[in-house]
Amino acid sequence: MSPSKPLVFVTGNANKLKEVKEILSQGGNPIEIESQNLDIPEIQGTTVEVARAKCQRAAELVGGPCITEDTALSYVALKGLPGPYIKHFMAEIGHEGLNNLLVGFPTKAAEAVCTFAYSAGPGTEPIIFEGRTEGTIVPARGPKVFGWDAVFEPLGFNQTYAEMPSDVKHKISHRGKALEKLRAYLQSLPE
Ligand SMILES: O=P(O)(O)OP(=O)(O)OP(=O)(O)OC[C@H]1O[C@@H](n2cnc3c(O)ncnc32)[C@H](O)[C@@H]1O
Ligand SMILES: [Mg+2]
Repeated sequence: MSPSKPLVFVTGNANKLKEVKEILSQGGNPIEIESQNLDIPEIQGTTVEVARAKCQRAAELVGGPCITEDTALSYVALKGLPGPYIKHFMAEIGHEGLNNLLVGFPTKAAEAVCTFAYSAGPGTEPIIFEGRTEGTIVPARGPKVFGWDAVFEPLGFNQTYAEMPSDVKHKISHRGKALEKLRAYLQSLPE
């Protein structure tokens, strides 16, 4: 991929965009991102099905190569739900509701799943890059700035995503792991 041409990231989420720019600008080979805020309908299905359909539509609208990203929060006790539907759960029931869903269940374990999709252009099959981070759903701690960050405590840490400095979150996050794979792929493309 030519370093002179920024990669188009189609998203309506300013916090995602900020993190993606931070992560991809780090390291030896920074990748420049240009964003387009397009409202793309999301289908129902697995995280990969949702990501693939969204990226295909985004590439048609952009008329060229682009990336999209879908984030899911999957509860072990609920066999993977809310999963890709977390945005609607978050909007309707908030941080407290995300905890209350698990009342009566012995495990509060959850997995944050980030699915990036890259399309080389309209009509091409998107390529998927996935990152997963295991954690626990806890009563909200830290600033309530980004989605469900305040209720997700990654495994092996005593801070929630919201309490961590952003560089620590990026090193272990679902998004950081998925972007590591996307970065390696982009760097393998011929210029
Ligand atoms: O336009 P797109 O990119 O789809 O942006 P979106 O906000 O609709 O995002 P999703 O469909 O992927 O829904 C994911 C939900 O999870 C939230 N979210 C995503 N990444 C997160 C993170 O790292 N920490 C906390 N919340 C996150 C986000 O705010 C949404 O409510
Ligand atoms: Mg969305």
